[in-house]
Amino acid sequence: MTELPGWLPSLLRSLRLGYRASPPLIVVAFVTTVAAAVPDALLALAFSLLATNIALSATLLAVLSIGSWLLATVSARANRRFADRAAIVMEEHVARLQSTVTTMEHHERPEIMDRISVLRDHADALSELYQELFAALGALARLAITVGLLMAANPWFGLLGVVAVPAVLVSTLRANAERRAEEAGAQHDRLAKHLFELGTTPGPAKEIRVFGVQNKIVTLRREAWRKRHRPLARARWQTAGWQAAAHALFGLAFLAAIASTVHEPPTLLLVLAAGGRLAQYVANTVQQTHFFRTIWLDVSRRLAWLEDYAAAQTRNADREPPGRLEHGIRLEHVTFRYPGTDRKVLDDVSITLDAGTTVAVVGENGAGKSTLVKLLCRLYEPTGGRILVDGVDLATIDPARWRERVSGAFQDFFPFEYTAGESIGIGDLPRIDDPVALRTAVTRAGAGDAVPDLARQLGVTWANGVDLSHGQWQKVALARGFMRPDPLLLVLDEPTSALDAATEDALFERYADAGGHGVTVLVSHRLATVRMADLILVLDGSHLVERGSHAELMAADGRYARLYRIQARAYGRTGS
Ligand SMILES: Nc1ncnc2c1ncn2[C@@H]1O[C@H](COP(=O)(O)OP(=O)(O)OP(=O)(O)O)[C@@H](O)[C@H]1O
Repeated sequence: MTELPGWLPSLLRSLRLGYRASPPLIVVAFVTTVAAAVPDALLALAFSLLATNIALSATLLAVLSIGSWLLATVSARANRRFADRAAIVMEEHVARLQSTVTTMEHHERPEIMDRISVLRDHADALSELYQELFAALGALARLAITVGLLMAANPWFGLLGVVAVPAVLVSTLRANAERRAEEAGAQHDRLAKHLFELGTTPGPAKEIRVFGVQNKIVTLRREAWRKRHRPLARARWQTAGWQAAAHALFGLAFLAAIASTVHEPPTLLLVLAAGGRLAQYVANTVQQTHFFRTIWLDVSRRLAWLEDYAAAQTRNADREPPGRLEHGIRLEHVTFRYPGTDRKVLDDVSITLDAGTTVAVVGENGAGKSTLVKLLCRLYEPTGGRILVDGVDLATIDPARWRERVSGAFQDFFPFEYTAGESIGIGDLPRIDDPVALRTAVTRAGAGDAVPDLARQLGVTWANGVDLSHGQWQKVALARGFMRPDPLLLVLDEPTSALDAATEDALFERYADAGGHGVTVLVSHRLATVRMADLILVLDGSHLVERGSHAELMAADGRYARLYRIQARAYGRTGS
């Protein structure tokens, strides 16, 4: 996996993003936050004048206090308003980036998930990045002005600034150590959150109760939290130890400076006021830069990495998909291994799927059927060979445009708990409100009994929501898959596994009669259903072992024919 981009370019990119959210507000927030440091730091000078000119000192103290208060008030409001606007932009940006990553790799590779999970956890607060940066700059400005005042009184007092350096260094170096500890524990963090969801959401509730694993889940979750927090806590304690030592060093130097000025009241006042504030400013600067570096700079680098990662996947992929499939989709020596694994799930598969045909893919569990479907949808790239759409390499076609021309229903469909019409209509967003399109899709999917009323809210957790059976949810998913008119590729990956055999038969007969110009890929374990397909592909242990129509495969009397006869006997059909 690539390294995170450098901190400076990442920060500049984040700043550009924030600037686009609201140019005037970010400028006002920046200027007022840094400017507020000036009158605040100069208060020490006004204070030291007490020894020589009380009237001037009092006037300056009043003017600087009011100026400091005014700027701080404007800065707080500007930062708040800006953060509110930036929050929307940032959250949208992170969500869009994640969903536009064209492949599924980032949902399945642990090291990428860990990198993204830290970013996602802080995405809602990413807008704070700017005010933290401005506050850190303000703290630095206070520190610089105060050191300047002290050196003007006696250049040796500049050493007070030097002995403050270890504290800043500790904060910088320890920030990296804490970040590493956080990333190392990210997978335990994900596991703990997953277990929490497992124990508190309705989906798994039934099995958890039946198998009596509640206590086991609680124990596992506690263990995951412990594994996540122990190294982080250790790193934080070490940071605290180093910081205490660095601050003690500064305290000793400050005491020495006071002792050396006891006989010069104006200088003593300056050292007391400026030096005392220096300690506070060093602590603020350390805290601000530490916080900024541990969280915000790191999040900013992750964001830049995610932007690059998403962009890299669409580089050189800007061709349009064909308006209509003329020839078909050809797989040429397609080989595939899942990211991070060595095993070939598909090995040297070559086949042409003709335009306007239905292709069934059969094979035992784990043979690679769904993987083939995922490659056709471009959820993964083949690790060897290529897929050609009317002769054009799919890898060069804009993935978003390709997906607009793909439709489908999957065995692991998601029950979108919207109204029935919306849950189906998201299959073709431009026509989500088109009653004719919705009704046509419902009819094609045979889902009329599942959704008699398109305005009906689905999901019992919503007001007036109805729950559907698993099979009914699957019909909704199927109707969603039938929303797009004439897709170039329609994938039906065991879309009827929860339906009875008669319903499935009727569905596919109706579907085959409708025709179309694209390719339909159907994955099913029921061979009686797939026999109507124009072409049947038999996968076995990552290889394409048989291909042909039902009649041809039966005549060949190979694996397909054997399986077909076994199923036919079980269902009481006669093989032919
Ligand atoms: N995300 C993944 N990462 C690693 N390996 C995977 C992943 N998804 C699937 N596999 C492996 O790839 C192989 C093929 O899986 P695939 O889902 O394509 O099989 P299938 O033929 O559709 O099986 P089934 O009939 O059970 O749905 C299996 O051995 C599976 O363990």
